[in-house]
Amino acid sequence: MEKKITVLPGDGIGPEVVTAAVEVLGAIAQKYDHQFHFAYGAIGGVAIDQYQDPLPQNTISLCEESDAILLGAVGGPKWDHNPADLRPEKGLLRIRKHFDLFSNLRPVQAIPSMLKSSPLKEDIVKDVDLLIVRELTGGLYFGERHRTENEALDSLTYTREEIERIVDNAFTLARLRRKKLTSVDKANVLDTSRLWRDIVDEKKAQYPDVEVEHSLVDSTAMKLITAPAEYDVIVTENMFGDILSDEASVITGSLGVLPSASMRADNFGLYEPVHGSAPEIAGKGIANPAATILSAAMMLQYSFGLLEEAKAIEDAVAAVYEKGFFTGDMAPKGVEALSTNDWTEKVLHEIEPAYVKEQTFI
Ligand SMILES: NC(=O)C1=CN([C@@H]2O[C@H](COP(=O)(O)OP(=O)(O)OC[C@H]3O[C@@H](n4cnc5c(N)ncnc54)[C@H](O)[C@@H]3O)[C@@H](O)[C@H]2O)C=CC1
Ligand SMILES: CC(C)CC(=O)C(=O)O
Ligand SMILES: [Mg+2]
Repeated sequence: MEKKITVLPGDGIGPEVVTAAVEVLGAIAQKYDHQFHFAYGAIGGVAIDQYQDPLPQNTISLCEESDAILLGAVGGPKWDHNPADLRPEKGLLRIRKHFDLFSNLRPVQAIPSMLKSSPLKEDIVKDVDLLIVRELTGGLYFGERHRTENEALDSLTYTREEIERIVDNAFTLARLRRKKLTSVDKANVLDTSRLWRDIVDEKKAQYPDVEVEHSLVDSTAMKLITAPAEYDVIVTENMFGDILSDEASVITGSLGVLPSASMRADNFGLYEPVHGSAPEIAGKGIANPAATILSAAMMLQYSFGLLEEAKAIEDAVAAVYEKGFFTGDMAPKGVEALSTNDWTEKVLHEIEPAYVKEQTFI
């Protein structure tokens, strides 16, 4: 198979973790005889510095010509006081909107060898296998805004169409899994949530084989930590999904292992870790690349239909953890932490021992 992948490393640890994921895709290409062509573009803070725009037109054009996008992360203190439209995060929001990437899939699985990295008790996390389906192009992050010296407004709007398509998507995914859907909202307060809840109830009849429950976001935040194994698919709006998915990283022990896929209806997708640019560890070579490597596996699965290859990456990551190799964010007490580079080498070796690296690690 021949595919074009646009790579947007971004800021902070973005370039470090993306380099690792590109190497892993290189190893997969070699092992399974595929051709992946990588084109690099600027987004976020680096794009502001170079083009005075967090999402320049040449980056959009590159992405439009490609089959999928791999992204690191954006943001950092250097740009924190920029005006709203010149903030790195604006580039990320704009690319999601431009490509209509309305469905953000964030799986959370407890790999047995990771259990000791979780601060939660082993019997709470051991059977966790859940999928957060987060609406990604509506809600608060895209609402009308306004700011003066003494007043600020962020508005939360959802249309029926926006809710229907993400709810349909979540029901369909639940059908392919354990057939349980938890719709998370704040319907005791918000009208957008009441509309959301009504639409989930209307849709139920089309998916009679799926068990549905409604859950308020505040108590869901608690249950996600006390009983995470009870969840299968969680569907929720943009900001609630953003917050709950970072919270879910406590289950696996680090944000550094949670991948995500941001999908359009035709399976074009942008693949990125759940985490941000972690500026305090950037440039030290210690970031955990697992989340971005597993996001690349999601790319193979969801955009290219390469299921065996995706599984080869997931198995390699699990095997490296099983053998007791960890980066600093995950290493149990007394276990020496590996660098980003050395940990990635272990994954490459699991996939294809004969693979010769193409890139110089950053
Ligand atoms: N998708 C994106 O590009 C996102 C960007 N951001 C931006 O990132 C910057 C930092 O935000 P934070 O709130 O600190 O969130 P963050 O996700 O960057 O970091 C949170 C914590 O997790 C650790 N961490 C994250 N990824 C890691 C990895 N791969 N390996 C080891 N440790 C890791 C960090 O060191 C930090 O302690 C901000 O500018 C923020 O706007 C935040 C979230 C998402
Ligand atoms: C720009 C933010 C919404 C990024 C973020 O935190 C996320 O998508 O998880
Ligand atoms: Mg987030």
